[in-house]
Amino acid sequence: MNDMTTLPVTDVPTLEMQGVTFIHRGQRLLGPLDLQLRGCRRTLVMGPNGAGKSLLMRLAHGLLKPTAGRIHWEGSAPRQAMVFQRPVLLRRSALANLTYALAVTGTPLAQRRPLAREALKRFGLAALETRPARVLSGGEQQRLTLARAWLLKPEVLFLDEPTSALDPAAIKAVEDAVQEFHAHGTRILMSSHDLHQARRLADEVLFLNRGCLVEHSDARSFFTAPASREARAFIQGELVL
Ligand SMILES: Nc1ncnc2c1ncn2[C@@H]1O[C@H](COP(=O)(O)OP(=O)(O)OP(=O)(O)O)[C@@H](O)[C@H]1O
Repeated sequence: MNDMTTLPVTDVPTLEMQGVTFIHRGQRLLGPLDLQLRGCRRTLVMGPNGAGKSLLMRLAHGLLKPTAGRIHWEGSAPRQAMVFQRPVLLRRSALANLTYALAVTGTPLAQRRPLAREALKRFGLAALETRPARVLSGGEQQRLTLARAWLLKPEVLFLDEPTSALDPAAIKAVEDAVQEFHAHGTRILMSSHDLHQARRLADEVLFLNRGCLVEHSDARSFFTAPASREARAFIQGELVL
């Protein structure tokens, strides 16, 4: 991938959560949770099904409001983008999905196509620009959502299990893209079930179980000496119930 000088390397604001709780119909699904995420790191959110990984990401990104507690970015809220497990794309061409995103962010008309084409090229989609986005393969669609996120120049990128429906080659393309974002100064917060993926990508790990934050550790210590029984079991491939 070629270099893109328009993405600035920034000091990403710290995200702070205090007593964050999410209750639905009387059932506590997450929290209370205290957390500080500092610096331009790659944080992997791990834990079994239903642990609250997606909830945590959606709360942090502002898609959901906590029932109680406070979510706060130090300084001003950063530019953010989110990539979901199932790509959310418009019923139009790959190129038009990107030019539309640029229009929404107020990019002048004359710049939209060149920028969109550059992003398609960066993510290996140049040959597919006229193809309807919704007929692209799962891996191609996910790369298109990453290309769209790239155009937003996010300071923070949320990825909610972005590779769980993909084959190994497509997973590699997404992981390469994550590294590319990070190399350009974007903070990464990504959920995953995949321990191998977390070992490849993570600087630090948040481990959730049953809506509680059980561990927040550097990746090295999480994988070599997990502090909690639940994380030990998860790493050893046991069923965490
Ligand atoms: N917006 C919502 N409103 C109500 N309940 C929700 C909402 N989002 C998630 N839940 C519930 O909260 C619990 C945690 O869900 P979440 O999707 O965060 O888990 P997860 O750790 O991401 O699981 P998975 O690995 O299966 O994706 C689940 O019981 C889910 O049904």
